[in-house]
Amino acid sequence: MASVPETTAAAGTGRTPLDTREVRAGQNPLFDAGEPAALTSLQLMRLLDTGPRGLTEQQAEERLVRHGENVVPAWRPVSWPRRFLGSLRDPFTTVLLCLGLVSAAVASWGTACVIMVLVVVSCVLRSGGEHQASRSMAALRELVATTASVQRRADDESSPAVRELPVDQLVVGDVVRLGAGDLVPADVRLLRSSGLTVHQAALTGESEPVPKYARDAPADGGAELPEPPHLCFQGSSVASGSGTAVVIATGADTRFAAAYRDPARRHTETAFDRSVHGIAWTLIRFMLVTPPLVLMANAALRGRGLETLPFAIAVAVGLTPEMLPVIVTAALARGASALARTSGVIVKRLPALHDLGAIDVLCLDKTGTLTQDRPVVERSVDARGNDDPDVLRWAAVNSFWTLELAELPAPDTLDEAILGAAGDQGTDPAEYDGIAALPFDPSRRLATAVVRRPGQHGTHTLVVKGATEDILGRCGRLVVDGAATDLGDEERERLLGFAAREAADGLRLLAVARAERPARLGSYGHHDLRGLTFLGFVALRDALTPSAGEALDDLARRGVAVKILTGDHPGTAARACRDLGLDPGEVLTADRLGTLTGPPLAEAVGRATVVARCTAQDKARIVAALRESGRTTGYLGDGVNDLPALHAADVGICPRGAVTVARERADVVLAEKDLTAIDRAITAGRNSSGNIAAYLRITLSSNLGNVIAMLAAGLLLPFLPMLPAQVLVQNLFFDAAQLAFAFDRPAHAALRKPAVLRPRAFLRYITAFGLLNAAADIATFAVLAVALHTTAGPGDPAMFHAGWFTENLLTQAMVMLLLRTGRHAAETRAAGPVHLAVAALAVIGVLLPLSPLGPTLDMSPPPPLYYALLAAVLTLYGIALAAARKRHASRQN
Ligand SMILES: Nc1ncnc2c1ncn2[C@@H]1O[C@H](COP(=O)(O)OP(=O)(O)OP(=O)(O)O)[C@@H](O)[C@H]1O
Ligand SMILES: [Mg+2]
Repeated sequence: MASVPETTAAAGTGRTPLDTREVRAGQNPLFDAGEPAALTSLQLMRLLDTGPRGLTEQQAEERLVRHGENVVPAWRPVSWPRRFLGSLRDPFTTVLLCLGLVSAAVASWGTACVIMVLVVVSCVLRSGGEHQASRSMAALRELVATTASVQRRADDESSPAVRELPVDQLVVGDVVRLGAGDLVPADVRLLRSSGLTVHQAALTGESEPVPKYARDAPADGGAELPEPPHLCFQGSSVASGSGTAVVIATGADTRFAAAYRDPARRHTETAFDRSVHGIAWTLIRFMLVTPPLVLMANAALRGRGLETLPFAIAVAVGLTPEMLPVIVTAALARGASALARTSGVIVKRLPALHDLGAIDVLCLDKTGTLTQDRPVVERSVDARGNDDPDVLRWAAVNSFWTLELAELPAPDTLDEAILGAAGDQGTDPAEYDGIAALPFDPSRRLATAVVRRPGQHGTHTLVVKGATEDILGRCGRLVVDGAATDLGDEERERLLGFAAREAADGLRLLAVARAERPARLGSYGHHDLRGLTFLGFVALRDALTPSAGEALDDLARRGVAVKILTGDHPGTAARACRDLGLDPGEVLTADRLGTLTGPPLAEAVGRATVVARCTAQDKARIVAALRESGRTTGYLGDGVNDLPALHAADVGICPRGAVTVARERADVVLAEKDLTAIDRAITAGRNSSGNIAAYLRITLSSNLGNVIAMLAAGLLLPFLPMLPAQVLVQNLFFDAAQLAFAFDRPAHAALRKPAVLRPRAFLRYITAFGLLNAAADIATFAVLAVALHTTAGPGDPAMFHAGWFTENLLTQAMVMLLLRTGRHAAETRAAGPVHLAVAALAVIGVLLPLSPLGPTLDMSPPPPLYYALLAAVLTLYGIALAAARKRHASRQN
């Protein structure tokens, strides 16, 4: 079947992935000492011969040599011989092998040999192609490889330094820093953390992020919890906050490796599987019923016995598109490398290129896609809408300390803009003492800093900034003209209205609030954020990306619907769309969609262009619903809050600058967050899929026609219409010629719409053209009878076979030329690979029976009259083909 290197079976072992005991087999000292979760961090670090300052470079190097790289075994590259053996497991090959064995069993050695040649040739071509493709894919993936922030020392005396290291270089005992958007690079135990939450969907299937925090081995038996809160596992990702942790297991020892033998793909079924595999399986069923059908028909109508078996088998082989895997791999690999070369777009898994071509709805986030992600503070205002530098000052205190107190600060353009503007107005947030921080949490849409004002030792000031609705929901009072008063419902409505107006003007708005609390030693949590006092707004403007408007137009022209799924205010998003010429229509907010899922959700979203105030889970829910409703869905995003959606989409796309996990999880990585590049990637996908589809249509309709004609002729003639070896040889030539489709450039028409193969429409197509082909064959059959009767006397099988061999290859050449997707005369003129293949096929078809090779294949030259009549049949066939294709094309549009 058509599978390409990076497709793998759905993972899943049925066991709970977090069963600790599964990982004990490795050579990790920890697992002989007991549960890592049950030790105190000091005991643990002593056991791992490391310390809070990290390993020295030399220690790390020794460990790397001893324990190997931190690579999940299933992700190691596959060697060429293993690939060859793997390709033998392909269902088409299996069917061919079975047919070969049956032929050998009935001592039909010629047939058996030709089938074996077919199997070997297709497996060599395929595994060679896949090997090459996967090497170039690996090279491309290398360009976007994942790194981890590791703390190491040059030697025992030096102080530790944090540096970025490829994830595969990590060893047990390394001290790593984790920040929002990072991939947890190995199994780790937390030493410190701040507001850390982790997505473990890849491990537990649970979609909400779980809080993780450092703590010492619990006397309360916490180690036995299914999910010890102080352990984070490879395969999960940081949703918010940051932390410092020590690596306790790498590579094959991690829970991820133990739980999933084959974790590369997580989807049950991609668009690629749905179209190409679906069609392949239909064909295999066809092939399996063909031999018994031929045998039965011959036995019933002609009284022939088992001697027709080799012929029946040859007919079934003739139906097999054995070059399908080769063509699929070659077409996709060529497309992917061209895309990387010309547009800097990296397709990390080959089938994703096909899926790109099939995308009919593309979901985007707003920042950096429609806008430039270079916000500038426009103004800061109080609750009355009057300019107030104090609000900006508090926002800056919040930005400064949330970044300063993070273990690994996540860069954030809004915070940078606020700090820049506050610096310009002379604010120095470092005047305050930072006590604690709750970093920005995309699902709560707020960030909190707890500070102590100079001279106020008994008081902690909580400074909170975030989305207007979320902040107002936590405020009980507001400051007006320097004095705090109660915040009533009316005032709340007024502030929401003000925010909506500012948003409609295209501004991004952050609300700022504050609360004073008696100083305390304990930690702060979100439950402390109540009864705040509202201070005002900071309004920022993020300029639009100039090329976005044109790219949106192009996408619309290509039949791709665009949906903006954003965490921002509906007004800001709608304004951005409008300014770029995209009609936002009805603007939804995620809370209005409530708990809808599946078809009702897909329908609601189908009518809208913008869904605002989405959390990460909302984005994923919407993408999943669109997919379930049968739409091939792409998702472009770069933030932590885009991860679940990237995961849920058929094709996850992110820019190279995206957070680490996004880059790791995405199927396609763009050089920049640029809609124009997506447009080019989609075109490349449609190019490749168009070639695969053309191959399938042409091969299958032609093969089906042959089978029908052969069945009919077999029943009418006193001898077999073609010898098994002849069927196989002509099949071999046809297959070889078809390889040209991997290198073809499809017609413009094929690029106008999402490239999906709908199995039903497809089968209708091949039946119609197959019948037409059979009609031509049968006409030839009549013509042969006339020609042979007038010259050589009826019933000379060798001449008949030669005549039909020629006709078959010539009609196949014509089909190749005429059935490439709906191209116009102007497009056909340039000679391409398909033209060369067609010419070669025609020459072989005419000359082979006349050449010295003819007699070896039991063929003798037919009389000249035959060729004259054949020319007439082929002309009629060509006219009929062209007319049928035109009708088909007009019905398609
Ligand atoms: N650093 C921050 N501190 C406080 N609040 C923030 C911060 N960044 C964003 N917000 C708030 O959270 C809301 C959602 O922003 P976020 O960046 O998560 O949305 P998003 O889905 O990534 O948006 P986009 O589609 O524009 O990428 C913003 O409208 C803003 O109110
Ligand atoms: Mg974002």
